[in-house]
Amino acid sequence: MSAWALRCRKLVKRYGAVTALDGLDLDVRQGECFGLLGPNGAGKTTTMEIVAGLLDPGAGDIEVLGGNWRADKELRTRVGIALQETHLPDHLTVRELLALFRSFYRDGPTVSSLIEQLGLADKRDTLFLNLSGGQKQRVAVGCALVGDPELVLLDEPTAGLDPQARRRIWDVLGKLRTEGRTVLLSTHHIDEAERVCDRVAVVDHGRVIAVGAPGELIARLDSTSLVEFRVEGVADIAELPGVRCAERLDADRFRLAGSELHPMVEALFARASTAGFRVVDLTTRQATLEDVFVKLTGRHLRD
Ligand SMILES: Nc1ncnc2c1ncn2[C@@H]1O[C@H](COP(=O)(O)OP(=O)(O)OP(=O)(O)O)[C@@H](O)[C@H]1O
Repeated sequence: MSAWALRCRKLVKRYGAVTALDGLDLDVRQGECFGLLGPNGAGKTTTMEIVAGLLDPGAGDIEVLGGNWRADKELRTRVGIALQETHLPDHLTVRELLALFRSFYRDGPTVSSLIEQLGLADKRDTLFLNLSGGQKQRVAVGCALVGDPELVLLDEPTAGLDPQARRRIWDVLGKLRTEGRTVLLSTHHIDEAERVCDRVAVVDHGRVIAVGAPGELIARLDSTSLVEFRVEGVADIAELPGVRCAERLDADRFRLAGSELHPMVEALFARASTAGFRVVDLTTRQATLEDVFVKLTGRHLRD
């Protein structure tokens, strides 16, 4: 069996004058949870739809579970898909809905085990119409799992959900990982990519601009520790020991970046004593994939 669940080479997709994908490459290993992280319009949904065999790329090559959509008729049974907006019948209960989708496949889990796995046991007899957004999303993920897929494609599975509902979806993703399934998910949530993905491709303008484990991508930054604070008085933060980069964010707000927090904070307070300014509202944080995106593009993911 190939080590790769998915390989894409130089995918190009144009919609009239808009280039949605501009030579996108992707290699997803068997059994990993792989994230496509990028801002709105980066090309994540287009990639998902091409990988799902729902859209033809204008150019490029794609191999899904060692086969391709044109030649391999069995592929449909090995890939589960939950697209961003799933319209499911409102007047079926959770159990009826999953049973309907389950009936399309020869092999797969029982409906009751699926309901357990999705954490929807207390909603099994509730109409889809009466579920919360997060519960509906879990049913949509359940529909992707009815055929016991090797590869699960989830396009923004937590879009628009509150933090608790997002965590419930992450629990389901955790189970898929322990079952050894390959998951490709798209997201523009940094915390989601960092928390649930083994590896991430950062996508921008239809291209992969970085790929690796979230921790690896962050570790490639020059500065992984950040200190932000306000100053009362005249700030002098030039050439502080341990600081790689010092920036003024506002009139009285500053940010220091370096590889370790402790020496930066110590040097800042020592300087404040000698230069006679006060440091207030100090916060520290570790770099995130957002900082990786800013470093690579000069923009924020949410811009
Ligand atoms: N059917 C279409 N017709 C015309 N342009 C399209 C179509 N689908 C997507 N696009 C354009 O292609 C680009 C990529 O869109 P895509 O939906 O793949 O991005 P995305 O990363 O999934 O964004 P989001 O996070 O907002 O869902 C965007 O500029 C979008 O406007």
